[in-house]
Amino acid sequence: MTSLLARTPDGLHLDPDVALLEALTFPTFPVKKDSFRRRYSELDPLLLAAAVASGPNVTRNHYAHDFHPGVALPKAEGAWDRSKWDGERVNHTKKFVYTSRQAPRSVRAPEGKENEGLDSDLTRPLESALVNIPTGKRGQTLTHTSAIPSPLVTQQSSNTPTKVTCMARTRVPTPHGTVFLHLYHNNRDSKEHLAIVVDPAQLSHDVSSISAPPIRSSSLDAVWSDSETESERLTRGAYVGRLSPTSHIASSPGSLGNLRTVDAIPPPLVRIHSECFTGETIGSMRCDCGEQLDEAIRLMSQPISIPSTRHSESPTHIPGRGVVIYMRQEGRGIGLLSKIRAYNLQDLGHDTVTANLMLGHGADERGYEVAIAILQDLDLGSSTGEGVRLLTNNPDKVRAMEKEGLKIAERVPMIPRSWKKKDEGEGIAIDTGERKVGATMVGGDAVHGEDLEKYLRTKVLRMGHMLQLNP
Ligand SMILES: Nc1nc2c(ncn2[C@@H]2O[C@H](COP(=O)(O)OP(=O)(O)OP(=O)(O)O)[C@@H](O)[C@H]2O)c(=O)[nH]1
Repeated sequence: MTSLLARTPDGLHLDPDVALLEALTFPTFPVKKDSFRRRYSELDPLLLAAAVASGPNVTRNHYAHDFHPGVALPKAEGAWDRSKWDGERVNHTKKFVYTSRQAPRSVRAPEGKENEGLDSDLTRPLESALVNIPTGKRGQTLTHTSAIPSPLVTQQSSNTPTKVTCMARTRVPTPHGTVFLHLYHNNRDSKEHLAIVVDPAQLSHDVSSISAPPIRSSSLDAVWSDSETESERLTRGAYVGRLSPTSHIASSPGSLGNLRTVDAIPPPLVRIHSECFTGETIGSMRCDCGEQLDEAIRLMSQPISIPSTRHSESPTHIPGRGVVIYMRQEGRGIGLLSKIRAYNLQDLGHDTVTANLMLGHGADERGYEVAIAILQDLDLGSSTGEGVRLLTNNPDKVRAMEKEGLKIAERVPMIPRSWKKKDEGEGIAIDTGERKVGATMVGGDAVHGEDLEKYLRTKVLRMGHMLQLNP
């Protein structure tokens, strides 16, 4: 690159950035002089330079395009190896052939069908990694490369299988300990649903120390294409252990799958949680959503006690494990705008159910097929597996999940903290509106207030939530 920089057209000493740009777009670079008409050429040198510098996945629009065969397959016949170019031995007859692996836009995004099936160019490169299989089974048929694991699909009543792909995963420290945040795309809607995986045992590099089946995403651990580099895999979170400047081991399909694990570990706790901006972000005391999210992560992070088989020995403890599937279904699926209006109707004296109905919505408009597909991707809740312990009070949720094929080993209730504290005889401020800093949000404490009490009672009395009403 130094020699390229030295070849600036007028010999001036340029700022490194400008010099680099000039070098990369210099007319003699690296083919016959003036063979490119700069920005108006079919093959724009600046674009080519960006592609060379950044790899094939330059931007959303360039994703899956390629300058064949120079970029993605540097060792392919006819590939242009820039590192060996000396400026003299350039084969001027060699042409860069531009190829695209994307389908035409008309195929990728049929007009007006945005929410009927996300088939955008964002997920297009992964389509080849997805194979349709019936609920709960993991197929072996591969469409692209044998290195790609089976897809995660759940069968819909509409016969259209729901497909999900974990696009990225990262470690997030929380007041309850480390979690792994997984971001998913799916073919049902254009929302970015999340899985918050509590499984701190995976931070260990010593695989033998892992005693429970690790909660891993199959679509994340899959190799997405033959040309995917280790650095790309690490960047999207497909690694094992803990990522650091000195430690980076890319995962491979099933790399942690066949561990011998301790028997008698209870099935993982799972919560299907719906987004609530008001409760989770600004600490609204109209609902218990923030508190429930916090409580779910807290419960999952508690060490698990495994009773000893011998009477004389004390129980062993292993790190907690579980998953919150965080669905972007604000306001029980009616959206934030309608929920805000519903709050005003509630202030006018209606309860949360009636307010929804008055706005022309159902009491609850959520669906759970994407959540189930995400659980399948994490290898949880299949009919042949151990099942999950589902954290909920909502009988509709339990029914809907079972209908979608989730195996529920146990329902674990979520008792509002203020009710629990009362039961336990702990004093809390009642009806004063006072609360501790951060209450209702992750890491917060119990909260109590008139609005919340009304909301909780409506859940029990009108939505049938399985909770003992507080007198
Ligand atoms: N429409 C409407 N939605 C609300 C209101 N209060 C909270 N929500 C939404 O209700 C949803 C909370 O649902 P979940 O946390 O899944 O809980 P749930 O269905 O009540 O059942 P559990 O699993 O027992 O907690 C979130 O999407 C909130 O935004 C309200 O007054 N009106």
